[in-house]
Amino acid sequence: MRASLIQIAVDEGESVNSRRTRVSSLVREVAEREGSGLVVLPELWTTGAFAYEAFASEAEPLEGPTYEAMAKAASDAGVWLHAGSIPERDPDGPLYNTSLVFSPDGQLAAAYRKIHRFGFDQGEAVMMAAGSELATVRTTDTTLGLATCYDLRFPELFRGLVDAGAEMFVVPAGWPARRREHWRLFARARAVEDQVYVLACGTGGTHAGVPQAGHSVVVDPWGEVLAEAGDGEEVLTVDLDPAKVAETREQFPALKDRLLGLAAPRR
Ligand SMILES: NC(=O)CCC(=O)C(=O)O
Repeated sequence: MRASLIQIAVDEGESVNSRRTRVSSLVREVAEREGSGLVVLPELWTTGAFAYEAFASEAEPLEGPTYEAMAKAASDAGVWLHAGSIPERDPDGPLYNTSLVFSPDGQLAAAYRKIHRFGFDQGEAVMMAAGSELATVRTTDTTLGLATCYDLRFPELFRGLVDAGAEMFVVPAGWPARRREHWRLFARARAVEDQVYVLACGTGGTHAGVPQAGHSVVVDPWGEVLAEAGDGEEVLTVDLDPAKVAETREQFPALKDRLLGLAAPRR
């Protein structure tokens, strides 16, 4: 199974429309050139994850222009496409940070509304509503577990995805450069503790004055980094062996030693 992560540079000066057109072509080009079956894009690549004012002004209904463009790119290229996330405006009003996954025939396979919102008392945390449902996608080769950026800090979400059958976590992100080491650490930690592949696709460049971490990374179920990007726009292509998940779990069966239902501490 071959996967390509497209680390998009979200620099100022490029409009949402032109970036959408550029990225649609890029998905087709990369899929064809690299021969990938799965292509992954980052979080909020239309606006940038820190351009807070653009969340409302560029919000789209689920089946809006980005959905249309990405469904078409997936079917033109004949690939599974994790199209990163969009600022979604629900018909009832709230905004969500919603990831979209399309099958090779351009059908929506999953829409995942980010559960943990970043920003504490500002930005996404106050402007967007929280999702409440885990999402997995059964592809031709494996089961993807979906999470978005700040979710990486919450291991219980990923355990939930493992319990739902995930063998490969796909994590689109817009992570800032100043916490790059956290990003690299969490990507490896989630792979090691859950014995899965992690495909973490971030943004490059600078937007809203925030230099992006870049460093998209692919980690195998033993915690080895298979590929890691630099700071700018870049494509990472890796060959993955989904059977390695079961092999790793058999050789080192730590997940079987989980102690569920631990008693509450005595008071
Ligand atoms: N877009 C995000 O979720 C940013 C997360 C982040 O900066 C962090 O966890 O640190």
